[in-house]
Amino acid sequence: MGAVEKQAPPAPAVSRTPMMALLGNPNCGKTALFNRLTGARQKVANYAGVTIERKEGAFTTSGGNGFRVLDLPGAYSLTAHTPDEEITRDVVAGLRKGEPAPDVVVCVVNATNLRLNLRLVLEIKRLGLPMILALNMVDVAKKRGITIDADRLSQELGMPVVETVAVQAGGEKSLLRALDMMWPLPVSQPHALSAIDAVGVEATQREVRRILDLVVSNPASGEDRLSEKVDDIVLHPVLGPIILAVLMFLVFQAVFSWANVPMDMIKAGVDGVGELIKGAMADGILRSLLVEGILGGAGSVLVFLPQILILFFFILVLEDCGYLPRAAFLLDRLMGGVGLSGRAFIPLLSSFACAIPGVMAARTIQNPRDRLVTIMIAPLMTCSARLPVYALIIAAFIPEREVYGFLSLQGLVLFALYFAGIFSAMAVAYFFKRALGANQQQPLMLELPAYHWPHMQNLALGLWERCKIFLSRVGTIILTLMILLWFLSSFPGAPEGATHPPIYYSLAGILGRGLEYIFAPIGFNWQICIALVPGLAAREVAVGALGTVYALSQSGDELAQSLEPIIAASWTLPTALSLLAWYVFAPQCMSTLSVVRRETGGTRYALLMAGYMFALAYIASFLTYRISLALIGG
Ligand SMILES: Nc1nc2c(ncn2[C@@H]2O[C@H](COP(=O)(O)OP(=O)(O)OP(=O)(O)O)[C@@H](O)[C@H]2O)c(=O)[nH]1
Ligand SMILES: [Mg+2]
Repeated sequence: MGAVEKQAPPAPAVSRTPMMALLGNPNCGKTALFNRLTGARQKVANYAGVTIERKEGAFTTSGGNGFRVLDLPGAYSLTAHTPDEEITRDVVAGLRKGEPAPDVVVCVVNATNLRLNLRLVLEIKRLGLPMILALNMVDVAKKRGITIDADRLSQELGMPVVETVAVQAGGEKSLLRALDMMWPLPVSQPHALSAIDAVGVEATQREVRRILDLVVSNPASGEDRLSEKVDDIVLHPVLGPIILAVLMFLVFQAVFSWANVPMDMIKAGVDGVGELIKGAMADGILRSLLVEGILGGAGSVLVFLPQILILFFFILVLEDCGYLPRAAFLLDRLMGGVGLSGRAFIPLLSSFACAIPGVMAARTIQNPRDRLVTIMIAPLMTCSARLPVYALIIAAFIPEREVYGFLSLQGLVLFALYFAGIFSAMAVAYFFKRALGANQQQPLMLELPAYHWPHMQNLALGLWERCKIFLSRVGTIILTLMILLWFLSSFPGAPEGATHPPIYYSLAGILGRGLEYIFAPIGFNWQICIALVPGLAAREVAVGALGTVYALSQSGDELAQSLEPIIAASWTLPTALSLLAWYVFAPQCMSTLSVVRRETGGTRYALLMAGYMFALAYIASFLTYRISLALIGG
């Protein structure tokens, strides 16, 4: 036969750019490390379950070796319980179609809580992939006097162990060096997942304890003492809810009282540009497009940037310091009462920014029914796109008065609107749980992270992100729709001997007057009806649309006025209240509905959502309009 004996060649090295996966328990700093390595700006926050999808980036080590890197959702174990944990498990085990397993796994652990974190490390190790342990948050550990013998840990685990501080410049250096030492990475395949289950939980725990005894020395019970002291007050059954309520109050007060100066500046800027254009151009179509269409539309939305930033400043501070999971803890009773799991808190909280990340964050919920109900009510949480609508109407109709000498009435009304959203979400959840059949309430298994001071850099980046999102909406979708609306509102022109402003006879005017038949019973005039239609694409577009519609309805000198005094003069209070009620409930956002469709795997629930929200909106507006009409007159 002449078979030739060949020597086994050395394990071949990975030839393409190797993939490194960041893995670890929730809230241990994977995303912070990912951002530090790649310069990306993924969302980082001090609670578990922030990352819900895989995110890819790339970086080069100091030794010049290129890596691709994956940020993954946090997991407590590789036996996945929730859709986001499944993503993590499938990625590391190489079970995702078209995606090979990572070439190296960096397991990130919270150095102040090795006891909880090591179990996952041991599980991942059984996959047999090249692995590095990143002891993250060593800065906090050192402050608390916890010492970890990294060399010994490395010996015990049989893998390189590096210390990292993901929130400090240079805090990733040791990891980069360790990656260079591993170069070139050998080609490797993960063992089957069954290798993990083969070892019992008991045995793993015993191993964790053994290693901990060898490498960690804790100061005598000094663990988390400050956090515990703060929690004694913040989680106190009586004081806790009071503190939460006071905090929320202050936030909404600030949204109105701090924003005046910057809002006036933006308003003055927009008006100034308008005057400039009017001075420089003769009256005509182009001037109308620029002044009434673009400035009147997009400019009237831009004014609300300061209020959005103030709101997010508070949310980001509370998020980064670790207060938010405490709020979840305090609200758990309330949520449990309507049959929601405590896990629903974070998706619902995200929905205050925008329902889309909220709906996606529902992936962290284990029970499919709970998840569905959480998705269904997420859009009832007041998203930031509603803020311009609320703020406009409040500023126009609610007097700038103090209640009890220190609370602004406008802030109180805004608080009430947010509360109305939360309250109705709870009511709808209760209803859905009944309809779907109740299941056992699951206790809230929420890890309370240690408090820390907000990182200024995190805060600044977070605000910058919000600013960019808002400005790009104004510059893209809002601007486009405003131009389109201006066309529809300007053509065809007014007929001979017209008694109304030309917009009344335009295409948009005809549409608005048609819709008025449906909306007159809830107090909307045809101008509002016009604004509702483009407002379906994104809520704050309605404000811009009102800006354009009213700019085109005015004549001569009135044109220079901003939207707020115009609507104050032309709407009745019942109409204003009715529109506020409409915006609490109406599903005025196509993108949310399409994400719901994607996340629930079909149009059914998206349609159900649109249906129930429109119905609620109409009923709420009808009642608001009729009752306030009866009480205060038109
Ligand atoms: N002091 C300190 N804080 C850190 C460090 N790494 C992360 N943090 C903070 O820890 C919190 C959690 O960080 P993330 O990066 O969001 O954690 P994650 O592991 O991605 O969390 P999930 O996506 O929820 O699984 C944030 O508030 C970070 O600012 C560190 O090394 N030192
Ligand atoms: Mg993350």
